[in-house]
Amino acid sequence: MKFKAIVVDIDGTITCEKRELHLEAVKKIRSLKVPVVLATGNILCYARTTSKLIGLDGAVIAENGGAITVRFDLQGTFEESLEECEKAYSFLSENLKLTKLDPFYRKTEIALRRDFDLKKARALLKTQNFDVEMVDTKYAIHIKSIKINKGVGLQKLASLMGLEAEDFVAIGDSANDAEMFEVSGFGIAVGNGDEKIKQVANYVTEASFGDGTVEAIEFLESNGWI
Ligand SMILES: O=C(O)COP(=O)(O)O
Ligand SMILES: [Mg+2]
Repeated sequence: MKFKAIVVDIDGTITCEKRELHLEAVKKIRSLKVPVVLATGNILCYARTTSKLIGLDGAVIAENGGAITVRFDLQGTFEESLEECEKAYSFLSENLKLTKLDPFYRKTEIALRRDFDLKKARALLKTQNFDVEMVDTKYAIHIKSIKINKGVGLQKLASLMGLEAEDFVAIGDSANDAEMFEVSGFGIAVGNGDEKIKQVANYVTEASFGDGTVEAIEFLESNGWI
């Protein structure tokens, strides 16, 4: 097997337990010859800044696939999906106290503080016909279109880069990385990953957080896969 690029999640994957950037993981990523794409549930400017500070070229998937850019000097593209998320949010807010995260910057989905009953929210959503779902990343709970995810984002971005999604190895830690694992050529979950991502992973590292990403890249290198 030989892969042409890597797509890596940010929170829980290239961070430490308290969410600071994991410097050894950054060093490892910086040493790679293949292109590295960052994929996050977070907002576009956060993803682009992280890419810049790591020393990458700005190819990012943000808002769980709702926003992508291929290079720093090119405009981002945004999906038209916020309206349906807002309708679902208003409906849920009748019964639950919800707090939005970064609403000013978030263009395609809604992220919420993880301080409400997700089971209840999902049960309430089921009674309606909104085209949305809720995903828990362990950092936030997102209300997002069922048509958008990091996997769809990767397919779009890969084609802008002249690649296929299968050319990528994906590294991640939680449920919002699952579709990206499914469309990529090989998925690696870091040790702190949740049940869902470990289930769909081809390989799970022993180490957690950024140390897990260093281990993942060393595993790929030792096999000659990148
Ligand atoms: O924004 C979140 O909820 C988590 O972000 P991540 O996809 O980088 O882990
Ligand atoms: Mg994550």
